[in-house]
Amino acid sequence: MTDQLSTREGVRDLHAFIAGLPKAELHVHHVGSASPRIVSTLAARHPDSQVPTDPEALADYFTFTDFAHFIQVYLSVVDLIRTPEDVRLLTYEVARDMARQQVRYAELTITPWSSTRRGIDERAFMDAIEDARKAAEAEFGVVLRWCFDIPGEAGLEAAEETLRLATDDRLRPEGLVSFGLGGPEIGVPRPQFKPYFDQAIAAGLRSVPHAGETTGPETVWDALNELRAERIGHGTSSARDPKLLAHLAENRIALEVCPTSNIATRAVRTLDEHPIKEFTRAGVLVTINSDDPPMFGTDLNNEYAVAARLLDLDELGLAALAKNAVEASFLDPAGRTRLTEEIDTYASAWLTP
Ligand SMILES: Nc1ncnc2c1ncn2[C@@H]1O[C@H](CCC(=O)c2cccc(C(=O)O)c2)[C@@H](O)[C@H]1O
Ligand SMILES: [Zn+2]
Repeated sequence: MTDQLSTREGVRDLHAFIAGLPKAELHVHHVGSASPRIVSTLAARHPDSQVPTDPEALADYFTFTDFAHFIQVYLSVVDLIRTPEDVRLLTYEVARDMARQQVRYAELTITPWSSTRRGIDERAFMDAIEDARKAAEAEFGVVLRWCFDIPGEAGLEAAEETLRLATDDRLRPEGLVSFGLGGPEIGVPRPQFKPYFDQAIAAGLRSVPHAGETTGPETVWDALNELRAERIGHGTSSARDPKLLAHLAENRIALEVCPTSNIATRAVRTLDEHPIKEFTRAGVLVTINSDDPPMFGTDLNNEYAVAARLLDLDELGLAALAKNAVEASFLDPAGRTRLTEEIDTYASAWLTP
């Protein structure tokens, strides 16, 4: 940041710039985006749940001791989604929250297996997300696309089922663009999922597994070599392997960086120790994302503000980050051009006195 921008006024201006900046988000989970407002509505529908409804109690509830604890709490929120109407409400309200932050395009990671195994009819599930997607685009101007992910810890049966839900022509939703892999990495080696990714890719889906969030760079190599990843979810530990950084940079394989998430799940100790600067220094295509924003007490705008501080960015640097997400997205070429131009127009207007 320049001297002027490091003044309090400058920082405030930068926040205002971020708030109005048109953005794309590539790494954000469906259930993990349930705001206190949405959680309260769902909890009121299902009063037997143990999830607190009071916002202050929720903040405590969303304080995690480690990654395993995070997944445990995450699954208690998954348990609040019991009917197709819950699925629709969650999806539609998440889009409303995105629109408030000037998010124009988002690839939302959904774990359909978690819902179908809880008894939600698979056809009704697909209809609910698609109905919400269309309404969100018409009413909020947010274009949503889906990434269906395998919950890794649940094993190959969940992988098989996720693949079926993603590729069966009678079920596959129109908005589906990619296939992912989430959950814990420790004790869940990536190569076992190769056959499922091969089939998903053959069916036209893009490969975007989480890797290197809680384990080392070898997991990122596995995601690239075995799962043919086109982007990496987190990829935090890539910083420990210069050859890997060079490979990511050379092949324009983007990292979906989620700084606050990495602190909340204790994957990284402090924000100042976050390797994002090493990524950009190595020429890696960095995108900024919020992962599970209300659970981590953040939102996409705050993640851009964090990135501005860690990378010492001004308005043009922030606009460049926003354009990285468009470049790494699975938007069609016309949509990509439109959003890139919108970002440029916004930045020029802001910077013109
Ligand atoms: N930062 C994250 N990093 C990784 N993943 C994250 C992150 N945030 C959210 N997730 C989500 O958590 C899910 C994992 C859920 C899971 O493993 C599981 C295991 C056993 C039973 C069930 C069930 O539903 O009964 C689910 C992933 O699929 C992913 O979409
Ligand atoms: Zn994630």
